[in-house]
Amino acid sequence: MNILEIKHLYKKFGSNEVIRDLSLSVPSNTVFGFIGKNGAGKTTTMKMILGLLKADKGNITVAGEQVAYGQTNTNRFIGYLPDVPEFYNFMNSLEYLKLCGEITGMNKKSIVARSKELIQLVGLEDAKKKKIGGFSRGMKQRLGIAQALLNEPRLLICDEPTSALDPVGRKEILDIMKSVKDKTTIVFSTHILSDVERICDDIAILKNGKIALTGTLADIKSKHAVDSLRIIFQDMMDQINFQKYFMTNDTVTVEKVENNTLLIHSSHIEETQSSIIRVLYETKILPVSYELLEPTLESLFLEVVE
Ligand SMILES: Nc1ncnc2c1ncn2[C@@H]1O[C@H](COP(=O)(O)OP(=O)(O)OP(=O)(O)O)[C@@H](O)[C@H]1O
Repeated sequence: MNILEIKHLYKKFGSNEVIRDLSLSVPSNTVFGFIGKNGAGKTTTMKMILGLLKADKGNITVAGEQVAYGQTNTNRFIGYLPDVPEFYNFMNSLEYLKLCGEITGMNKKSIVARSKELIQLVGLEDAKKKKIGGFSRGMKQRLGIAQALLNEPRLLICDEPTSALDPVGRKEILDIMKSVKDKTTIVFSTHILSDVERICDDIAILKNGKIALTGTLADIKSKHAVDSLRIIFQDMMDQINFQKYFMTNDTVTVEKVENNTLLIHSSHIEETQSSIIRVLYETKILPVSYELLEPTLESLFLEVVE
């Protein structure tokens, strides 16, 4: 079953058509990467899923129930971590979680039990009595996730949870997301593609207000990503000679990345390797190194959005 379904969604601000016929399905129990450049409309879409922003047209369902603007019914299924979470700096994390639990109508006993569990899960055990005002960005983001998970949501929506963090902070957040994926579906928006590659099962790439590409990460990479080869030559003469004899076509491009180094991109890598080896043999050029590079999501993303 799909925990989230979006059909033919539209939203404009004045004359700025941000979302234009966006359709999207998020299968249950996945980590779903919602990818797009800055300003692509990720936050706008998330706010419509939460019923915080009115769509001009289209339909959104969460756990099979229709989302209505201004109503919070479907939000009982959702935990939300905004891009810049706001806290009361004078509180400590336990006081903050207690307040959030009370607002959402949880009973006292569950608030205490759940807060304790979550503080441990997000690694704030040692800082649970410390005032939030003294927290680092990473600690605040971890507390934000704890708050979003408080009422055991079926869908956890995180808006750019790792964007402002250093590599250690990012890893901590990704590890937390990975550890809860059996219990909740996670949709997280980002433009950091290495994060997506680390934890996502499924992805959707947002471009020009609609989904340009969606599916499982593995499928997309195997079907769309272009393989690359890096050849480092002994000197510039070898590199120039190689380029003189090596024929490019629609499926093969050559990029000079630095002195004596070429990147060759190809959608038919085996054929291309044969031609490279033939040219190297015929020209008697012996490269310093010859390396097949794994297709990355980054190269695919650039191809889709550029
Ligand atoms: N309330 C608003 N009024 C007018 N324009 C808005 C409003 N909210 C968003 N926009 C515009 O909509 C576009 C998409 O913004 P949005 O914040 O959804 O993008 P995003 O993909 O989340 O970007 P980022 O990665 O920078 O957060 C931007 O051009 C933004 O300026």
